[in-house]
Amino acid sequence: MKPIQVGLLGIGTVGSGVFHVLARNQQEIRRRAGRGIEIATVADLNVERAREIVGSDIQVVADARAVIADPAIDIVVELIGGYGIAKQLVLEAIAAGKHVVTANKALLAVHGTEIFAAAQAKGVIVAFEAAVAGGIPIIKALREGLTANRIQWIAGIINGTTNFILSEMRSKGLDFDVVLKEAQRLGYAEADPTFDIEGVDAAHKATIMSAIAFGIPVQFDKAYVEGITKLSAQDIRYAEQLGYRIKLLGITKRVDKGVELRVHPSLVPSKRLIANVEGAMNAVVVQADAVGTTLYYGKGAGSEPTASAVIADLVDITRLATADPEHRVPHLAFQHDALSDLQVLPMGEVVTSYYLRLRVADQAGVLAKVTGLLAEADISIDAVLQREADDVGGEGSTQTDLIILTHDCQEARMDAAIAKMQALPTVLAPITRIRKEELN
Ligand SMILES: NC(=O)C1=CN([C@@H]2O[C@H](COP(=O)(O)OP(=O)(O)OC[C@H]3O[C@@H](n4cnc5c(N)ncnc54)[C@H](O)[C@@H]3O)[C@@H](O)[C@H]2O)C=CC1
Ligand SMILES: N[C@@H](CC=O)C(=O)O
Ligand code: NA
Repeated sequence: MKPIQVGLLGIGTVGSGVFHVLARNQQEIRRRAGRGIEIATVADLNVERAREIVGSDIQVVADARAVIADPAIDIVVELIGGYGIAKQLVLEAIAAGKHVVTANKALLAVHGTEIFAAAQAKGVIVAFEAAVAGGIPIIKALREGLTANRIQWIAGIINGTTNFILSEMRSKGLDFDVVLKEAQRLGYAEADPTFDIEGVDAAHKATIMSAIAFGIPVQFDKAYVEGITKLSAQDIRYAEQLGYRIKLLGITKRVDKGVELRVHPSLVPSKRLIANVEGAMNAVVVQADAVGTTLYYGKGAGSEPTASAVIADLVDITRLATADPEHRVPHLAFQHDALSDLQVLPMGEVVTSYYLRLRVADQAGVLAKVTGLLAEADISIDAVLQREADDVGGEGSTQTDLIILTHDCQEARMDAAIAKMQALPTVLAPITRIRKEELN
């Protein structure tokens, strides 16, 4: 049978990985897919660089629309990124009856509902394994492997750049900016790295996982998003002394009133496997009723690891392209007419435990006042650590750090208690609050 014809839009970090891995493993891939998979045309604005990568046997063009318009192309692979031209191209490819593979989590988290509806109407597949945790087959696991289960929660390290930064800051004492530059050099960071460090990229991925886990539409606008830019090396050290590591987690959880969807730095007990995921590696923990806890670990970014997921989608589509569209795996795991309207809860309603660091005057009664305010708010304390006082100069001007770990309480109650503690004259600097997840 004639090889399935692929049009590749964008041949940067991921696109070049797709080209190289497809070329290297072409026999093995053909044996698995039952048919050859051939890149027929590449579109990239940088035609010269694209030609250097693919050589003279493959057609290279600057205009991605020419690829979509080519009737010989069966599958369009979008590896440009962003919500602008990429959205138009994906919708145009669907309208032209092409199957689409994309690694673009930003696009799917924000415009997924429109894109999946268009694909459903046209009877084509939009595959996106590379969009969440790169090379880890987490979409496949959630959508197919765990399909018997009622999923309770998912917590993941799903941004390699921030995990790399936190790991290097903790283990080598390096500065944030130095490590970020290195992550960019290694091809982990997004074109705009603020998406990584402000938690937006992780929130895109958590949004997609949330939809697949709970059968709800993709709702990035409802996600709570907090990045790592305000974390200090000091908090990383204190957390360690208390038996925790700080990780940027993407969390989505089914609770009585709806679904939690949040990304923020979290203290995680050091003994958990996920706390020991270092460098640019990703890991996702899934808690489900029948299977229990499962953990998925691997490279979530980089050229060939991400290409591995893109090509897995190409193989899936090659196998499924001829199947009756009604019997394909649904885009979001649940049948498109069976999505539920479970609400994503506002952050104030989320229940979790907390790490608090207060810079306080070293005076009698300070600890009692702070703990008194927490008791008044019905927030129970799990542990307290008080550092030896620092003399910051001037008479009576010793200060100290007071670190408090709490048990679970509602975020809105914690916000109110923090506001009261902050107003105490003996609390000398903005209070640091980091959420804590036991993940058991
Ligand atoms: N780099 C990584 O490790 C991962 C990236 N992704 C996603 O994969 C996608 C691609 O990322 P990268 O390969 O890292 O980006 P990149 O910036 O390395 O490559 C993008 C390519 O698209 C080309 N391009 C830009 N506008 C174009 C247009 N209008 N027409 C044709 N070509 C155009 C650029 O010249 C460039 O070669 C993004 O959605 C990204 O979020 C997903 C997982 C991991
Ligand atoms: N910028 C992302 C790339 C993969 O999605 C990351 O750092 O994980
Ligand atoms: Na993946």
